Amino acid sequence: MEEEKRELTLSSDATFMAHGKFGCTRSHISRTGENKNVAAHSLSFDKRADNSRGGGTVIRKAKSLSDQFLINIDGLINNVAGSYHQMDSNVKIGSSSKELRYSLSFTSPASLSRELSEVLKLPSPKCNEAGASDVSEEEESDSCKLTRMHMEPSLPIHLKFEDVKYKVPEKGERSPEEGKHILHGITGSVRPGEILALMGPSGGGKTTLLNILSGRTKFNGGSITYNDKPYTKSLKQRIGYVTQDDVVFPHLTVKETLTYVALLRLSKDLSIAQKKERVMNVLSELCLERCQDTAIGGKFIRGVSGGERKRVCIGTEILLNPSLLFLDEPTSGLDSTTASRIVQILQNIAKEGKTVVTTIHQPSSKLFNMFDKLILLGKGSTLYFGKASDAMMYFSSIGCSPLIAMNPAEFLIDLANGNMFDKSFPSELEDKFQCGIRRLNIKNDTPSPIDVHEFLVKAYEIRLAEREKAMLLEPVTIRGDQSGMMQGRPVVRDFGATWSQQFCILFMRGIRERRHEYFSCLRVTQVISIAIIVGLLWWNSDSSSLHDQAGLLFFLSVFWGFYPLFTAVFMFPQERAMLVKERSIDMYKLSAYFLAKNTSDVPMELLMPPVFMLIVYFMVGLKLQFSAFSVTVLTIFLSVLAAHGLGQTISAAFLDVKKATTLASIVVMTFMLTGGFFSQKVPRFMSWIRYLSFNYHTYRLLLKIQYGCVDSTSASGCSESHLVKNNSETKFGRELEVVAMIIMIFAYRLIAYLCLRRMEIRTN
Ligand SMILES: Nc1ncnc2c1ncn2[C@@H]1O[C@H](COP(=O)(O)OP(=O)(O)OP(=O)(O)O)[C@@H](O)[C@H]1O
Repeated sequence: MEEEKRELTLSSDATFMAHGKFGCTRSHISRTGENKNVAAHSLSFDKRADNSRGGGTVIRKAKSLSDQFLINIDGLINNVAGSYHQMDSNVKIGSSSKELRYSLSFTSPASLSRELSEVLKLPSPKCNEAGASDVSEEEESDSCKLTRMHMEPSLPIHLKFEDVKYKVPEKGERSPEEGKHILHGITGSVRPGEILALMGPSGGGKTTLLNILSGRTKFNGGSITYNDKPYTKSLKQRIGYVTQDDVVFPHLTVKETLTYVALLRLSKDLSIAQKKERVMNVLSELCLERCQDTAIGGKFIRGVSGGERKRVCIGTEILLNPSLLFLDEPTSGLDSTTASRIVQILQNIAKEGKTVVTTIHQPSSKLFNMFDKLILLGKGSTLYFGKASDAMMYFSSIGCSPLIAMNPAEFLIDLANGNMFDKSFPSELEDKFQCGIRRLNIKNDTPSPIDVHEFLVKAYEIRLAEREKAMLLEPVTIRGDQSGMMQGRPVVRDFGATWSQQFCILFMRGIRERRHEYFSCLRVTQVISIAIIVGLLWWNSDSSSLHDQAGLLFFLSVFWGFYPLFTAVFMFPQERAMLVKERSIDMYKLSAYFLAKNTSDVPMELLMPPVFMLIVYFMVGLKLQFSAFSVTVLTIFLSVLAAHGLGQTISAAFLDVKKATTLASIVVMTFMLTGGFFSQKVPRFMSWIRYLSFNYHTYRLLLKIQYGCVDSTSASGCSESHLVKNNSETKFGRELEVVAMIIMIFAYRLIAYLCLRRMEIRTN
């Protein structure tokens, strides 16, 4: 049959190499607009292949020369591979690489480095004019195009790490020698202007390595240097870290989020107007202008999209112009277009001379080619470190290639998982498999994952590890004026705002973040409904039914004790992640945060009691005097403040909602039972608890306000009741209760503050 050849122009980033029936020729095309020579590959293939897939075109877009780069490589590969399978069903999957009649690999020979070729003893690539990956033509989901960033120059940081080990103690093990090894000596480096991707299966150690490199976690062995100097605290300000979970306030808008970060973190030397201008620049650089006034959103409220939220998180870091940016799975959960937008942002950041390190799960082939360097981790060991574009060629050189069309990232993750299904494997592995001396994966007729892992680790150590270690010895040169920044100079905490400015900013942020909660319809309806029910239950009760009225007063002390207590219990656990993150980067002083939190939350706590009391007081027929009403409301205020303080203490002590609510319910019951209404004859050894109970003090105050029983000899009718008698046995007026409540208000808060300080020490 006469062979009809069709030429397809492929992106230089992903080259399809077919050996065997497919012929492969190369040509160069000049990229319009950027004068970049890009190695393109003209793939000729048998017409049967084309026919077998019904002649469907694999080129999705090719309107102009520049559009020729928009070929969907995955689609193309799938189509061609599909054709191949129909055409030739004799492929021996699982046979040794020598026997393979056909193998596929996706790499960029054009960009394959000469050094690697030499190390691997492969023929040197003829084309070395690889174009940098380019996604400028990516399909944008909105009209905004990501533009090049305009970041101020910062100290370029060359990060090197050699033989980094990490282990964690296992339960019951006391010796420091013992423990579970998480990282087994990882080596690598990344220069300013480069993106290093950490890839590997779940649990491979990516996040652990990222945390260690960013100075967040201490490691157990090896060395990490930043421009050939070890980590110092002064580096903290040069490092940005975007966590996997988006740590943001859901009720703040995008612009508010960035503005508060800018006000708190940007240098004191900048004016507020300049800080706001910086926010606007970041908003436009990250294409967030359109949603700048939308709430971020969270689990329970709708907000911006996942990709936008991730960009906000990146924005909060790049506002500070970091030299080193770490990102933990910035693309997880995002569709491919949004993910490539995020990676394009990372490329733009790297182009500004920053060093970018990111973990990534399973990028598309397009994304994969956007990374400069790659570390493939498997069970805490390095399976590959080098140029991302060389990875496929390296694995091909050790005998591991995909037998069917496969995204390179998918192939690499499969390898790291030890899954050799649909992949060729070298004779060493095959021997083990055939002789049956090692574990077999009977189901798939492939070597076992353990054998594959051992083989890959050994192959890396033999072929690449020594070379990479040798390269780390090359000294880094930095400009003289910047070298001082890396010395171990005494660290002066540089807060972006003064203490009073921090307080004001955090106060405003607290009000904006929590206003929805305090003014929510549900909360207002709840309080008003309870007020009306209480009013109806005690409707027009008079002092002749003293027991009833005492019950009402006790209920008031209980309700306005426990309601604010349970509100406060959620206070710090809810903000824990944010607090840890912001404190770890010295964004503000803890005292400023704590005071701002109290001053922003407490006034809102005091809004509802007067409304409640207005309804109840006149419905139930308590003393109809303005002074009595006012003092009753003030008493309730004291109760609210003391209970809120106790709630803060419990909240700060545990920083965990479950534990805090459990303890709070025990405390609530104890205080209620010792409050003086249910039990009057409490055994002496237990009676001291009542003095800690704000219920007890509030109840006594309310009784005194209503019945004037300042001492037991008072004959205003109240002495008839044993309830009141037992609660008015003191010689003092209301002073004792008031003083006790004021002490509680401050003491509980002081304990809460100290608990938060302790947390800070633990997380350091
Ligand atoms: N403090 C710790 N105590 C016990 N095990 C730990 C600790 N930190 C990490 N590990 C273990 O180390 C391994 C690597 O964890 P790590 O979070 O780094 O993986 P990962 O590659 O980032 O995974 P994923 O992609 O799922 O986030 C996991 O098996 C994890 O359970």
